[in-house]
Amino acid sequence: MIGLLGGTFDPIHYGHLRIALEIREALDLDEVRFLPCGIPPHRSVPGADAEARAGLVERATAGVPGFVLDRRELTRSGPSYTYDTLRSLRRDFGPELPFCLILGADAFAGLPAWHHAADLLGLTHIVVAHRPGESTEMAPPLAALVGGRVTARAGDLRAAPGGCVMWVDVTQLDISATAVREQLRRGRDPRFLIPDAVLEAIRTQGLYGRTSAMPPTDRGVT
Ligand SMILES: Nc1ncnc2c1ncn2[C@@H]1O[C@H](COP(=O)(O)OP(=O)(O)OP(=O)(O)O)[C@@H](O)[C@H]1O
Ligand SMILES: O=C(O)c1ccc[n+]([C@@H]2O[C@H](COP(=O)([O-])O)[C@@H](O)[C@H]2O)c1
Repeated sequence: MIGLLGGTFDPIHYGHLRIALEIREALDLDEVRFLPCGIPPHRSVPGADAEARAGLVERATAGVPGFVLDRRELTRSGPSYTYDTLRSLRRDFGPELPFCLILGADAFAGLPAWHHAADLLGLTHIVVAHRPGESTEMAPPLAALVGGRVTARAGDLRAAPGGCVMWVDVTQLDISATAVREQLRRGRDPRFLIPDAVLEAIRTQGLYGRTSAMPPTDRGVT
């Protein structure tokens, strides 16, 4: 069983990495594939180009057991619809392997507006990263889309290639790529929100604005 974490990753941060790790452990996933999107379907143009964002994901995931960078959305033309990605993954992995599409609560809430939304559960399970104690109540369009598919048993995910929705409790770090970009733009130091290797690459490539004004990451105590 494999996990799929798509995102704009503009840039990737510890919020993404933490949910990937915790869901991998909770569901005993063989791997989590990180899928940076080429052209995000439902949002404005990212601050960094697709290759640069994928390069940051590569640095963040390097050497982490079970974390895999999957570049298939980068080379496709048009918006990076998840439906197309799932069909492409099915061609590579076959019809039987259970897929777990990992979504944050905000992405899950927007699911009814996705391309071919009604067909997604025919290709994958959906695992929602859930902040313990937070409501799992769904707005009517979302409930209509996934109602009756919700399970609390990981065994149900293993038993079929797709079709279930499961909430998994994770440590949700209050980090967003927007906030990281804003810190960089203002010349602030976003260390401890993103891996050092990612920050280093951002600085080297001059991504996201005033990065040259930032202190070096290896600055010692003075
Ligand atoms: N801190 C976080 N904790 C849990 N899930 C997250 C967190 N940040 C993002 N996600 C989830 O990771 C996936 C990819 O998110 P995305 O690349 O858009 O990052 P983001 O931080 O939300 O970006 P932005 O601030 O630019 O909107 C989405 O499913 C999103 O819900
Ligand atoms: O397929 C769609 O219509 C669709 C609409 C919105 C978002 N997505 C996917 O959801 C993931 C998270 O999106 P985002 O905008 O939060 O980075 C990313 O992989 C997107 O490609 C997909």
